[in-house]
Amino acid sequence: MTAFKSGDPTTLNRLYGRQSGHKLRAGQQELVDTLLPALSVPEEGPVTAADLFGYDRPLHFEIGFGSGEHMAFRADMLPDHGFIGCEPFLNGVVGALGHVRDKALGNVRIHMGNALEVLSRIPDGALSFVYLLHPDPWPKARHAKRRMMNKGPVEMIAAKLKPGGEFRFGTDHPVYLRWALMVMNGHPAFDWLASDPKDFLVRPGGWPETRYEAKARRKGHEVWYFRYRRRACETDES
Ligand SMILES: C[S@@+](CC[C@H](N)C(=O)[O-])C[C@H]1O[C@@H](n2cnc3c(N)ncnc32)[C@H](O)[C@@H]1O
Repeated sequence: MTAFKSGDPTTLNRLYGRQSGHKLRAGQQELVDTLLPALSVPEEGPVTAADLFGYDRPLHFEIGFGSGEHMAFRADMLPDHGFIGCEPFLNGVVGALGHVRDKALGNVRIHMGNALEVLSRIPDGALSFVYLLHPDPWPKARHAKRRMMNKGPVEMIAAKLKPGGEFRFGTDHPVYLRWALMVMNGHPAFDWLASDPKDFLVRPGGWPETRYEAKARRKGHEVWYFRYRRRACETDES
């Protein structure tokens, strides 16, 4: 199934690509029927750490978690933090639910759908980390407006991160790499945490390989890793 909503680069209402794949097995369907409702982000209203997890705590947000291996790894590593993961692809959500069950994670909440819908309901300055790992590349120029890394989403990510918070982005796609550099270089809200090439050629610690990244490596692709720190003040050039 393909969902398409038209839009320009500032549009936040973007959801492209498939939302379901192969038919679920009985055990997978049971995860969707029982665990997903228990972990789902409420459909309406502000989204806060206190509401989701019972008390305030550092909040992490992953856009398009695929099968959820990165989110599960981070959530397992940081049990006192809260993780919100968004992914419209049902079979990916099932993968994440499996990780949550297997690792007995109590600090993960899931939205099966457009990440930007939930992100917009998080109070400004509330997030410690935002992850965008291997977003769909949409390499054709005429599809550039579909890329997640565009003015609208990036401005929203900047608004939702707290000063000193981190935006992590990874890609193996040369077109997306150039595009991302264009969007992010000189962005007034972010400092690129890189001092030499190995900073973006070598996967940083605490950043596990995602399924998509493993596939890219098998194909012999280079992978690039980016860490951006949210500035205290957008106009602060220092
Ligand atoms: C290439 S996959 C990468 C998945 C995963 N991050 C990884 O590295 O393995 C991109 C993912 O982004 C998801 N996606 C696309 N648009 C999205 C949106 N608006 N909100 C949340 N996820 C989205 C897709 O469903 C897909 O699973």
